[in-house]
Amino acid sequence: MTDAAPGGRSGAAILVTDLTVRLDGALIVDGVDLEVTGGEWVTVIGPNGAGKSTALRAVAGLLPFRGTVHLHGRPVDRLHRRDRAKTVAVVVQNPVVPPAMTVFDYVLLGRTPYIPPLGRESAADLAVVDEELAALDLRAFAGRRLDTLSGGERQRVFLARALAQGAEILLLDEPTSALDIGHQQEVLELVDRLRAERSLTVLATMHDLSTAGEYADRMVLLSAGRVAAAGTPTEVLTEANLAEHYRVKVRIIPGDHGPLVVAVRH
Ligand SMILES: Nc1ncnc2c1ncn2[C@@H]1O[C@H](COP(=O)(O)OP(=O)(O)OP(=O)(O)O)[C@@H](O)[C@H]1O
Repeated sequence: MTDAAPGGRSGAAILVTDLTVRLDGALIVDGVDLEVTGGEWVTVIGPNGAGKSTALRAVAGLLPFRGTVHLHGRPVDRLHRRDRAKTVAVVVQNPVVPPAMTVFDYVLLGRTPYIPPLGRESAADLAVVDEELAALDLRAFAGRRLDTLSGGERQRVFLARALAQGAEILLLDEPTSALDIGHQQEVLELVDRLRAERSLTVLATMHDLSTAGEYADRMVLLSAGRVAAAGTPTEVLTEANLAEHYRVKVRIIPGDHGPLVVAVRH
């Protein structure tokens, strides 16, 4: 008998149906359908204001929405806060951080869902933090204040905190926006390696189209809150799609790991 819930472990890690989000009465995400298989990397692209961050926050259960979002078969809006945090970890754009907090203590925040109310972190929690710091080459920074780190170091710390949650689904909102080209590649390679090692499912938003296409298995082009195109990077990153939704003339050059997008003057 097969009675698996929608998007159960045998199926999608993320299953989104008719996702609709209004913010202060404005329709921001308008009937989005999306399915991400376990272990897959899907990147949402789209022009400024298309609704990418809003959609991602709704998938994370951080915003009220209409429609359904199932994470490993469970409706995100019915998950208890702790269970949700064990299921999905989010790295938002420019998170507000206590500047004087140390890297170690910040990454330890990722263990919050495992620490009993009024309880203290266990030796196992501390060990997880140490492991994540090692995995992201951050051990030397453990005692450093967050406000003394460079943009690239901070981004690795945000990732370490998310990974310390032990969630199989990772949502990344513009994970490389503050980084130079070398650190962009470093962070994305790291995510890709961890995805393979830990069978993580990645749903990201990104602006750099060529880089997005290099790492994503599939892409979704969001425009005015709706899915305008979805498929492999080669299917989505076309001159016609980008002209229509970004109002830009581009040239698409075949690359080793996907199409390379170059904007050209009119
Ligand atoms: N509280 C709000 N009330 C009304 N509109 C809002 C509210 N918050 C955000 N918006 C609008 O929602 C739209 C989508 O914002 P969102 O941040 O999701 O877009 P995005 O695709 O991630 O954009 P960007 O690429 O610029 O980061 C924007 O036009 C924004 O101004």
